[in-house]
Amino acid sequence: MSVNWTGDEELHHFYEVLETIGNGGFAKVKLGRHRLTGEKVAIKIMDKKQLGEDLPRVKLEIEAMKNLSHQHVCRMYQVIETTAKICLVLEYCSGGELFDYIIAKECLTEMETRVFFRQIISALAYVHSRGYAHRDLKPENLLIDDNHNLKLIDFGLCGKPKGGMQCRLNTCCGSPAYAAPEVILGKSYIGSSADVWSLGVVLYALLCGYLPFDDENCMALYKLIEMMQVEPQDRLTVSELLDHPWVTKDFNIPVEWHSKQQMGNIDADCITEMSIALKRSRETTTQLVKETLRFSEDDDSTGSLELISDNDSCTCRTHGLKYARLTTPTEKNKPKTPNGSACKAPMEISLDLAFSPERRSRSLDLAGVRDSGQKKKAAKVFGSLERGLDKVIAMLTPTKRWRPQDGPRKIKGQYNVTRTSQTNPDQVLNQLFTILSEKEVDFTQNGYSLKCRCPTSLSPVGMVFKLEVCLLQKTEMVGIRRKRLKGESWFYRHLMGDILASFRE
Ligand SMILES: Nc1ncnc2c1ncn2[C@@H]1O[C@H](COP(=O)(O)OP(=O)(O)OP(=O)(O)O)[C@@H](O)[C@H]1O
Repeated sequence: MSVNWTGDEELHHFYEVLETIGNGGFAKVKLGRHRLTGEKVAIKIMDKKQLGEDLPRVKLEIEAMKNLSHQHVCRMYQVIETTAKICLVLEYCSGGELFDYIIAKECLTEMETRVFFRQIISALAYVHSRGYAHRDLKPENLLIDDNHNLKLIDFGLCGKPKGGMQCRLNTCCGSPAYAAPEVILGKSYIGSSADVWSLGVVLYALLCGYLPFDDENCMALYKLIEMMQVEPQDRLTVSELLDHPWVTKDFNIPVEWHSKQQMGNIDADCITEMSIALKRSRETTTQLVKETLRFSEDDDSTGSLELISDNDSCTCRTHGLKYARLTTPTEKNKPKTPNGSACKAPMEISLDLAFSPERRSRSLDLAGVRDSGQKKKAAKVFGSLERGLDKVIAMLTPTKRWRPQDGPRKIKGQYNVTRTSQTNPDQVLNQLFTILSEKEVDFTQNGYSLKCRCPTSLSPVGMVFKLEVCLLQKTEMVGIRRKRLKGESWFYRHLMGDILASFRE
């Protein structure tokens, strides 16, 4: 017997939706917990209305992610469509963005860079082997997981040339600082070569801690990076990179780029948990999963696959989704026993979007701002109104300099935490108030946590970040934890440098 849930019910039935962990130009990303297994997931939530003309970008992202399964590519577990929203349930990467990691460490050692770089080229070689060019490779789109491994995210701008990777692409897209010259010049280009250029910029940022083109002295190093040759045909290819002497130094073996996660691989832990939830033997459950996989491989349409059970029956239903990524998120160490109501093992949920051919072929702006002019204008007006309102609220709120009743959180010193030489959290909080006011950064306070917004005069695209005063475990010294929620990464880097400079030990 199947259950006809709405997307909202579906989402909340399977997942506990927790705090926001990231914001992109198109999405809000929330931490989620799979109710059955306890596994943490990232839920990328996009508002259909707000997406407007960018809806095809989401379709592209879903299509790509369902065709990719690799140890260094973020996995997509499920797609849930609600009336107003599209939610992608993704593998959770707890370590944050590689970008924040670089700026926290200022730059990485050659050896650490090599370890990360090998993972990036492994992911990229795999993505190219599946016929996709990523086209938005940058440290903000590389996340760090629990095991300190990188995962590539954000396939919304990827391209899949119809005739294969040697065919040229025309869409001018990506992030200007990382885009290859031929892309910037609006020429047709080979997607994999354009990715190699971006790879060069990423390598540069890893080693130096800042972007090329910022400083004249950097040009010498930049010229030495063989990936950043202006002429695409002079550039190294990803396959040449895999066994390049710099890449293999100290490893003595070329990068292994083949996927260690087979497409449609049936996870044993997953079968165990599903068979408990479905009240079926492992054999029956495996059989059901295999049947559904076979079905979905034959089918080319989008749709979904579900295994549904109530207490009396168990049905295997598919909406024809080709991507049978049969991995219900599993908690590796300690699976939770499902409660009585959690009898439906989630797989893919149907996504039936109508995309007009005109929309499909529309190119995205290179300018990095993907909004239409009208939208930008509206955002500006709303931005200034909102800021004005924030200021009034700030002035009228006497709690601003209150001593919060609950003490600060105790946390481990992580790369996104600046250690101070102080032991009094209230003093640090007050010092932060002063600095933020001096810099005209608006903020709202919640205990020891400040949600900050930059004036549009400083950061036209809007910069939102969190600062939290906390106590560092063991030492009891005060730390300031930072998190970028929205806005341009390199601007954020400079701003954090300014705000936190006076606190550093
Ligand atoms: N799987 C994940 N695990 C943890 N955090 C994530 C995950 N996916 C995304 N995030 C966080 O959310 C942010 C926004 O996600 P993402 O880049 O996918 O959104 P977007 O709207 O497509 O962004 P953009 O404007 O760059 O295109 C990321 O930069 C990251 O900080």
